[in-house]
Parts: sequence; structure tokens; C-alpha cells
Amino acid sequence: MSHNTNTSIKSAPIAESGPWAAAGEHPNAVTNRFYTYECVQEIAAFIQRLVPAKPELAIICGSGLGGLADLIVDKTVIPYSEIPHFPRSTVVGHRSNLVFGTFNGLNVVCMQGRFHPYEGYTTAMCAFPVRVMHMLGARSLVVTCAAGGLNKDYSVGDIMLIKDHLNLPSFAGNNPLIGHNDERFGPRFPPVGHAYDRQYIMKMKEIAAKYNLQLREGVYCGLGGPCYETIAEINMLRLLGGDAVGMSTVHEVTLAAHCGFRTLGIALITNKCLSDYNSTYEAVHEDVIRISELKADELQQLIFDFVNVLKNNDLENQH
Ligand SMILES: O=P(O)(O)O[C@@H]1C[C@H](O)[C@@H](CO)O1
Ligand SMILES: Nc1nc2[nH]cnc2c(=O)[nH]1
Repeated sequence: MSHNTNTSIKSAPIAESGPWAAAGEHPNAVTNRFYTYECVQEIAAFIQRLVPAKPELAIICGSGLGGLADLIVDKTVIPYSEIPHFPRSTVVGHRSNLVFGTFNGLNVVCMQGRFHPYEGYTTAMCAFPVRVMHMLGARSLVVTCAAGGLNKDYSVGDIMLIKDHLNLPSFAGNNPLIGHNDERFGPRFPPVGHAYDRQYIMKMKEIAAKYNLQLREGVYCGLGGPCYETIAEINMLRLLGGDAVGMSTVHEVTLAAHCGFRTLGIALITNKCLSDYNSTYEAVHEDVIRISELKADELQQLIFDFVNVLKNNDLENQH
């Protein structure tokens, strides 16, 4: 009897569209082989054959912010579909390319499109390109994302430097580091209290001041999505100390802290999180993309200038 039940589960029809169908795999067939050290080495070696230059900075582009990769010069663009074991971005506003080249004179690798848990990927799979970029040589990471503004003082279009995060899926046992820990990536019990580099934050504020831009600094709440928040959830996140809420970043930054990246996190506030039951406003992805694209130039300029800090090694405690 149980044998029959198992058989029917295994032979369940494969979804006709989506990344797994394209890869000829059923979502339930995901195994840890995607995340082994050897697998990351295989991917890094594949990339190094195409792009020998070592990137110093890794950049992850959030929703609607992939235009930054277009500013990279002497580019090599590798579609995710051509990289062994790489997932695909399936979300509007995310392209599916790993872009190499120089940005303001520094060798960079840029994820033009990221992966989110709501696309059906585990948090480990969403974040594992961080390890690839580290293995390629990058030691600084700039993570960007679109987010809803929980903080009532925030306005749409504000740029928030992430000083800390609430990794809410991790509260429910969904952390990208769950499972076998390969010490070659990092320690079993990594500290993440300083996952967002204080010096990077200070430097970014100095840069923004030159443009008379006031940046926000706050706590990003990472949720699984794909639903935007209910009003009760918005109220809860505020009580927990959240300033912005999104569906990415926290698993990436967790792996980044694990392998020793210095990370700058930037959230663009694309919509307000309203907690008035009489309001008819609801967040929609079209607004998220529209605001991201409107503010992209400003964000790109800040990151362009931040590269000077890295180039000039204008930092203490560089590890
Ligand atoms: O990839 P990010 O975190 O920038 O994208 C946010 C979260 C969802 O993917 C999407 C919702 O509109 O924007
Ligand atoms: N969870 C979540 N993600 C977002 N991404 C952009 N805006 C939002 C939002 O309001 N909530």
C-alpha cells in the first residue's frame, strides 16, 4: 500500500513551465549536490575559463535595478542558462545574467537577476551564487533590493542602508546554512551580528552627503513572499523593529557573512506599507519596478562612488 502511494508521488506530472521543467527536473528532485564545495568549485572553474580576471567586488541587483550591469565596461555576459547548475530568475525586473567587467575601474561580478524562495528555490539555492562569487575572488559585496517601507517616516524613493536584518524564515528553521556544514565555506556557527559592514555604511553616508542626499539606515525584514504583507503583519514587523520589508537579501547576506564577505546592503523603498484598514492602497509589483527604475540612476551613482573607497583601500580593518 505504502509502496503504491510512493510510486504515485514519484510519477506526479512535471510542471509544464518554469525553471525546473526547463531543466527537465521536478522540484522535489532538488538535492544538496547544488551546494557542495566541489559543485561551487566546478562552477567557479567553468567561469574562470571564460573570465580569467579576478573580480574584487560582487554586486547583486534587486528588482528593477539590473541596469547597473549595463554600466559595466569591457563586459563578459554569461547567461545563467549557460552556467552549470545555475538556477534561472523567473521574476519580472530580474534578468538572468552574470556580468563581469570593470565598474569605475574595478573588476566586478554582477548578478543581473537574483533568485527568491517564492520562485520555488530553497534559501540555500537562492544564495549559493554568493559562494561562487567569493570563490572567484570577490571579498566585498553590494546587495541591493526593493522593499516596502515599514517605518512611518520613510517615503517612496528613499534609499535605506541596511544596518541589520530580521531573517524571519530562519525563525521557522529555514536558514541557508541548515544541513551539512563544509568548513571550507565557513564555520558551523557563524556570527552574523556584524553582517553589514559599519565602515561601508559610514563611507556610503559620506558619499551621499556630497550629493545632499539623506540616506536612511534601518533594519530589513526578509520574508518568504510572494504575498505582500497583511496589515496585521505590517504592525507586527514594526513592533519587531523592522524599517523595511522584502523577499530577498537575508539568505544572501547570511552566506556572505559565513564565507567572510564585507557587505553593504541597500534597500530602495518602492512602496509604503500601510496599516490603515480604511486605505485602499495595495503594493503591486508594477509600482515596485517603476520606482526602482526611476531611482536606479541615483543608486548607481552612489555605488559607482563607493567603488572609489574600495579602489583606494580607504578603510580600516580590511579583512
Ligand atoms: O529582488 P528584490 O528583493 O529586489 O525584489 C522585491 C521582492 C520581490 O521579489 C519583489 C516584489 O515586488 O520585489
Ligand atoms: N515583502 C515585501 N516585499 C517588497 N518588495 C517591494 N515592496 C515590498 C513589500 O511591500 N513587501
